[in-house]
This record gives sequence, structure tokens and C-alpha cells, in this order.
Amino acid sequence: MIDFRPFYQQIATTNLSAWLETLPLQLKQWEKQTHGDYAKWVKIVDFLPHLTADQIDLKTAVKSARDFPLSDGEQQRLVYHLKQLMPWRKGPYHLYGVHIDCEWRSDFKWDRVLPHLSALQDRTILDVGCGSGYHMWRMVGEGAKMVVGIDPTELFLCQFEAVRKLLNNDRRANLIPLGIEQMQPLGVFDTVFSMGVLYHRKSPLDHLSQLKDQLRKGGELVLETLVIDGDVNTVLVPADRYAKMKNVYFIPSVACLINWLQKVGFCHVRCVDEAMTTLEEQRKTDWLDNESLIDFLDPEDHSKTIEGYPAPKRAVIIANK
Ligand SMILES: Nc1ncnc2c1ncn2[C@@H]1O[C@H](C[S@+](CC[C@H]([NH3+])C(=O)[O-])CC(=O)[O-])[C@@H](O)[C@H]1O
Repeated sequence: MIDFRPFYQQIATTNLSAWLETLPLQLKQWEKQTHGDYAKWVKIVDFLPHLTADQIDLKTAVKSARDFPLSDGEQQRLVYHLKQLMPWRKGPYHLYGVHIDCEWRSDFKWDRVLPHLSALQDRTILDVGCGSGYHMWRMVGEGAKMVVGIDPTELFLCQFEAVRKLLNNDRRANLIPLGIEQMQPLGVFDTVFSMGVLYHRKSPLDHLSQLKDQLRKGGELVLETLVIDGDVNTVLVPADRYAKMKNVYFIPSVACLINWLQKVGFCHVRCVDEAMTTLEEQRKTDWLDNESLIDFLDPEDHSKTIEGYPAPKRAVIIANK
């Protein structure tokens, strides 16, 4: 099983120590209700070789390398284990010459977000819905003091731990398998990211309040989500699926989102980027068996989803507590 005790030790003497009142018990309960695949995935992480990287780059990529390359056999073994953790959705990772070419080019999103952030150097950061943790490593690459990601999906925890093992077991980032709604309000993080999560939440204003509860006063929220064109009163609530996803609830316009953020008490709210999702950013690769964006769009008209809604467009909003 994945051992969270090093994380408890790490936070015991920091401003996250209040979390120790609830977290160990929550994670014990979480572990009890994990399913069979979790134990299998943890074993795969255990089977990964212990390699020591001479070079690690988290600033321009997520990459580890040795001064001398792996043998063909060693590399095949690494690919074999890592492929058992498919589907790999968010990346890419370059680990000892193995290129995990994930469905999403998460580096594209990072490039859209990073120029607008307050410097991450020495910050304590929460990444809500962190997936396999790609952006967490890039935050570490920007000099963050500590990055905590939360994501309830068991596979993503195991992918994160696999990558961590191949990054010299770096402990500056940690993934905690909880949903944001399960977190006690800590009010200590300097920056809170919520990227790609808001539209999955049934109650978007509650989500925004929960994000605010995790920030220190003056701290920065980075919110990235699907948006549609329209005015302050425009919000799409898909009847059934949106781009084949059944768990999409609210897709507001930028003006509507800014209004929501101001209503829950954020200040200095500004939209810093809007971009259509391209077929270069989300596409099928050898690291997933599932469908991808091309299958979610109207084959005759890529400006629409297969259900006839506007095709995915995403905005980045920054705000302060
Ligand atoms: N209640 C919840 N609390 C926390 N996480 C959740 C919750 N519900 C779902 N998630 C997690 O939020 C992530 C959303 S993906 C964005 C990944 C990354 N941030 C990215 O910007 O590329 C976007 C997408 O796949 O649509 C998934 O990893 C879920 O498990």
C-alpha cells in the first residue's frame, strides 16, 4: 500500500499541521474502500526498478535521465510496467528515455497559465484535481516549497507514485486521494489551482467557496475550466452528455464565472486566457485505449461537439482571497 507517513512527518512542523487532526483517519477509511485494481497498481509501482537519475528537469518538462542510457531490455521492462497503469491521460513524461505520450499535452495548458501567475518560488500550493500530477511537478520546477495535490481517482495516485519513484523519489510533491469537499478548511495555501474540475462539480458556487477556504488571506486562485461564449447570464447545463462526458454540469461564460467568483468573495478577478482545445492538445496515443477529442466532435463540423454543443473552449481566471 502507499505509505502516507512520510507526508505526515513532512507537514507536522509546517502550517499544514492542523490537517493531521483529520487526514490520517480519512486515509485509513479511504484505503478500506479501495478496489482490487488498486492493490494491483500499487504492486506495479513496487516492481518499477530503483534508478537514480543524474539529471532531472522539471522546469521545461518532466524528465529524468542517467548519464548513460538504459539497455534495451531495461527500457522494455520500464515500458511494460508503465503501460500496465494505462490510460495515461495527462503528461507528457520523459523518464529514462521512455516517452509517456499521454492523451493530453498538459504542457500546453501550463504554458498558457504560467506567465500570469505570481512567482511560485517558496510557495505552498494546493492543486485540486491534479490527475497524475503533471502540473505539480512543473510547480516544483518553478521553485515551490511544497505542492499538495488532491484527486480521488486511485489510478492517478498510482501513476503519480510511479513517476515520483522515477524522479529520485522527490517528496516536494505529494498526492492525497481525497475530493476537495472532504478537506477540512485549512486557510493556509499561498496558491490554489483548480484546473479542469469546476464543470465536474454539481454545485459550482460551493466548489469556489471550498477553494477559497483553502487559501490564506491574499492568496491566489488559479481557476481553469470550460467556458462558452455569452454574457453574465449565460451558462450551459448539458441535457445529457457533453463531448461524451456524462459528468459535466455547468459551463458558464467568462462574464458569468467572474460574477460567481465575486459573489463568493474573491477580489481582483481577471480572465487571463481563453483557448479552444485543439486536436494537437488532446489526442489518441499508444498510452491509452480509449477515444479522444476527435471522437467527441461532430465529424462534419469541429466547432461543435458530437451532441451539437459548442466545442470545448477553456478559460484561465486568476483571483485573490
Ligand atoms: N471532487 C473532486 N475533488 C478533487 N478532484 C476531483 C474531484 N472530482 C474529480 N476530480 C478530479 O479532477 C480531475 C479532472 S481532469 C483535470 C486534470 C488536471 N488538473 C488538468 O488540468 O489537466 C479534467 C478532465 O479529465 O475532464 C480528474 O483527475 C478527477 O479525478
